[in-house]
Amino acid sequence: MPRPKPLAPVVLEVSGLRKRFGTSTAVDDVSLTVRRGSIFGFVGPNGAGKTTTLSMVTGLLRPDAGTVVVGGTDVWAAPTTAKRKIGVLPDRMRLFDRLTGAQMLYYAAVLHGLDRSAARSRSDDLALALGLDGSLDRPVRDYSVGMVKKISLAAALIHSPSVLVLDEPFESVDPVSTAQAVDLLQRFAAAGGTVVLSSHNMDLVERVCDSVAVIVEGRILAAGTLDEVRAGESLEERFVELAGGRVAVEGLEWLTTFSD
Ligand SMILES: Nc1ncnc2c1ncn2[C@@H]1O[C@H](COP(=O)(O)OP(=O)(O)OP(=O)(O)O)[C@@H](O)[C@H]1O
Repeated sequence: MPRPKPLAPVVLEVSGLRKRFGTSTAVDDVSLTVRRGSIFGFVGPNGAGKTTTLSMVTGLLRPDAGTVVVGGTDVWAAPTTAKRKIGVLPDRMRLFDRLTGAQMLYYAAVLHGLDRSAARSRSDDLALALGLDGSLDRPVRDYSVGMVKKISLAAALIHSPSVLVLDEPFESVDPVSTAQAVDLLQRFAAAGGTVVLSSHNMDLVERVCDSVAVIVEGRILAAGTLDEVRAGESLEERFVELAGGRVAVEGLEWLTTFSD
């Protein structure tokens, strides 16, 4: 388990974020503090508000209230400066999927001001690290779901931002590629980079993250170091408790009657 960084400077400060969609509140007064060198896990049940929060953190969705400060820059007051510091893997990204993997990485690099040769060599490095070498010349629309995640992760990393915000980076990614991606994130954090990631994989969060926040129905119910949040239990047990426990499954007898 990675060690928390209690004395490291704060690089991401989220205060009082709120977002409503129509009459329902998706994110309700969310505040988070993430320190330099940390790998911070953001967990919660389906529909809890993770994607909505991370979209507001990265400047993709305007909050109704609250502030987000990345590396001393207010994301919503100075979005251009802030976005240079952030690498984003959104949950449901619309990709220019007629491009090949190589072209996608090239454009991600050039849009962030890298020159042609840095773009090429970084693309090759990332493709190798994430097991995409051999696939870079294929159009992204022909990629599998896991491959799309990996090329999107590579695109988030290519400009070496100081803060990475990754929405479910390991979903549909095979175990070998996940291990390689984790390795990459750990190297990034050890060198002083900061990672915020959401995941439904509690074992992985326990292995990789030093700090965690649990969001349920738009509110943070627990946040702190991994040990503080799991409070002597496994993260999964704690998560289930905070999320309101398991609901006993009743009815559904028809499910075992088999129509054939
Ligand atoms: N554009 C939108 N319009 C209306 N409601 C939305 C919109 N985006 C999200 N919501 C609602 O906000 C709530 C939070 O959704 P969000 O996608 O942030 O959850 P999540 O924690 O990321 O869920 P999951 O784990 O299933 O990905 C949900 O009730 C969802 O239906």
